[in-house]
Amino acid sequence: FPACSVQLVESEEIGIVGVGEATFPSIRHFHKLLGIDEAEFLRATNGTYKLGIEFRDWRERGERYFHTFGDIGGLSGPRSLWGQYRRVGDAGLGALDAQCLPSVMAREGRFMSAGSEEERQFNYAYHFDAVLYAAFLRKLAEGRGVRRIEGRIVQAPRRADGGIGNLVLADGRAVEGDLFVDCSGFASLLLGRALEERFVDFGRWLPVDRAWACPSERSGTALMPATRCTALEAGWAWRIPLSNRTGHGHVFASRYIDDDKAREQLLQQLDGAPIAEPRLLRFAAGHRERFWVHNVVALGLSSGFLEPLESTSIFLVQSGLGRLIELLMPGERPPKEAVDAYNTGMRRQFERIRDFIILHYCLTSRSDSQMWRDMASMELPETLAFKLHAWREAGALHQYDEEGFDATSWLAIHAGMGHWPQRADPSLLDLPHEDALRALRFRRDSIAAAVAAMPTHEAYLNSVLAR
Ligand SMILES: Cc1cc2nc3c(=O)[nH]c(=O)nc-3n(C[C@H](O)[C@H](O)[C@H](O)COP(=O)(O)OP(=O)(O)OC[C@H]3O[C@@H](n4cnc5c(N)ncnc54)[C@H](O)[C@@H]3O)c2cc1C
Repeated sequence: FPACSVQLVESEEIGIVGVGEATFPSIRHFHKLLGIDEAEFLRATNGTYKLGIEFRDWRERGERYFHTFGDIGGLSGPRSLWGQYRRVGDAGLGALDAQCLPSVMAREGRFMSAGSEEERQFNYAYHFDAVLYAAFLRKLAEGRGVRRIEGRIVQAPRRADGGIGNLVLADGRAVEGDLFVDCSGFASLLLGRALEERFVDFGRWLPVDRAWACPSERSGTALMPATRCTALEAGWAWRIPLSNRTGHGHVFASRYIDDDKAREQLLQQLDGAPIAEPRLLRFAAGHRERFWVHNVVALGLSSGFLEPLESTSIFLVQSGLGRLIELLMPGERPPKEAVDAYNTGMRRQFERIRDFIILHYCLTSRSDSQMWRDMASMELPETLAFKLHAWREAGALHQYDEEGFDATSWLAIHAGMGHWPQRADPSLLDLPHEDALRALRFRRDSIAAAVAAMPTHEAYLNSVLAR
C-alpha cells in the first residue's frame, strides 16, 4: 500500500515478550512475500531448521512420537498408507514414522532442502531467537518506510463513533491514525483495554497458564532439526535448539503445581548450564471475541493466545496480517462484510487450533497426576468430539474450514497417541497383502537410504550460513 503511511509506536522501557522461538512452515511463505533471504535471516537470528516436533511421554511415560510437516502417503481408501500399514501388521516394518521422510531426517539429525517446493516431499519451519527476529523485522520495516516512534502509550481516547481517535504518549505527544493495529502484547491496550472487547476463555480445556523460560548452553549432542516437547506432571517442557544455545521452557498449570516446583522441574530438563535466570510468564488461553472492532485490528498476543505446544502464535500473527492485506482497501472505510469476514475467519482459526492442541492431551493414558487424569476425562468441545467420533468409527480425518493443521497433522497425533479407528476400511483389501507389504518395505528402505546420504543438520546449516 504505497499510498499509506505506517507508524509504529513502541516502548523500549516495556520491551517485547521475547519468547516464541519455534515456528510453523507458513512462515516461509511470509518470508517469501517480504522477499527475505533465508541465509540472511538465519544469520541474523541464530536460526535453525525445524522439521516438526518430537513428543515425549504424552500417552505414557517412556513413549515418543513425531509430528512432522511431511507427507505420510495417502490418507483414505485402498491407497491409505497408514491403513495398509495397520492391515499388514508386520512387525519387521518398524514404526509408522519410518514411512515419513522428514520424521527419519529429524531422528537422524539430518537436513537438506533441495529441489523445488513442488518436488519436495516435506515442508519445514525454523527455530530462532525471538528478540533477534523482532529486531530483524524492525530493521526491514524501517528500511521500507515504516516510521518508528519511541514512546509509552498512556491513553487511547475514543471518537464519537466508538473507534480510537489517537494515541496519547507519556510525554504528551499524540499520534493520529485512521486504522490502529493493536500489537501491544498481553496488555491488549486498544482492543482489550480501550474498547473492552470480551475475552473468550479456553481455560477449561487448556489449563496451562504460566511458563518458566530459560536458555541454556548447547550440549555436545547433535543439533536436532526439531523441537522437543516433553510432558511433565502438570504441563510440558520445550527444548528448542538454536545455533548458539538451546531454548528451554516449562509451560504449566498453576492450579496443579506451584511456581517453585515448576521452576525446579524446568532446571532438571536443561541441556547444559543455564545462561540466564529463568523468567516467569503468565497468560490465559483464549482470544478476544472479535479481532477487528471499529478502526482497531488486534494482532498477536493482544488478540489472544493459545499455549505454545504447536508453535502457532507467530503463525496466527502472519495469518491475521495476510487476511488484513486482502481485505483492506486504502482510502476506503472497510465495509461491514470485510470486518465480519475477518472476525469469523480468525475466530474459527483459533477454535480449530484449540481443538488440535486439546487432541494432544485428551488421548493420554497417563494417570500419574491430577492434571493427566483430568485431561483424559474432560468434556470436549463439540467440534473436536465430532472429529474423534468420525476417526474412531470411520477412519475419516474430518476437516472443517479454517483449519490451521491439515489431515496429515491430525493423523500424526492420532497415530502417535495410539488412537486408531475401530474398523478397517474394507477397500484396503483391494490391494493384495504381498503388494502392500512390498510397497511399504520399499518406501521405508528408500527413505532410509535417502536420509543416510544427507548432510547433518549442522553441516547443512553451516553451508547456508556461509553463503
Ligand atoms: C511462554 C510462551 C512461549 C511462546 N512460544 C512461542 C513459540 O514457540 N512459537 C510462537 O509462534 N509463538 C510463541 N509464543 C508467542 C509469541 O511470543 C508471540 O506471539 C510473539 O512474540 C508476538 O508477540 P506480540 O508482538 O503480540 O507481543 P509483544 O512481543 O509483547 O510486543 C508488544 C509490543 O507492544 C509494545 N507496548 C506494549 N505496551 C505499550 C505501551 N503502553 N506503549 C508503547 N508500546 C507498548 C511493547 O513495547 C512491544 O513492542 C510464546 C508465548 C509465550 C508466552
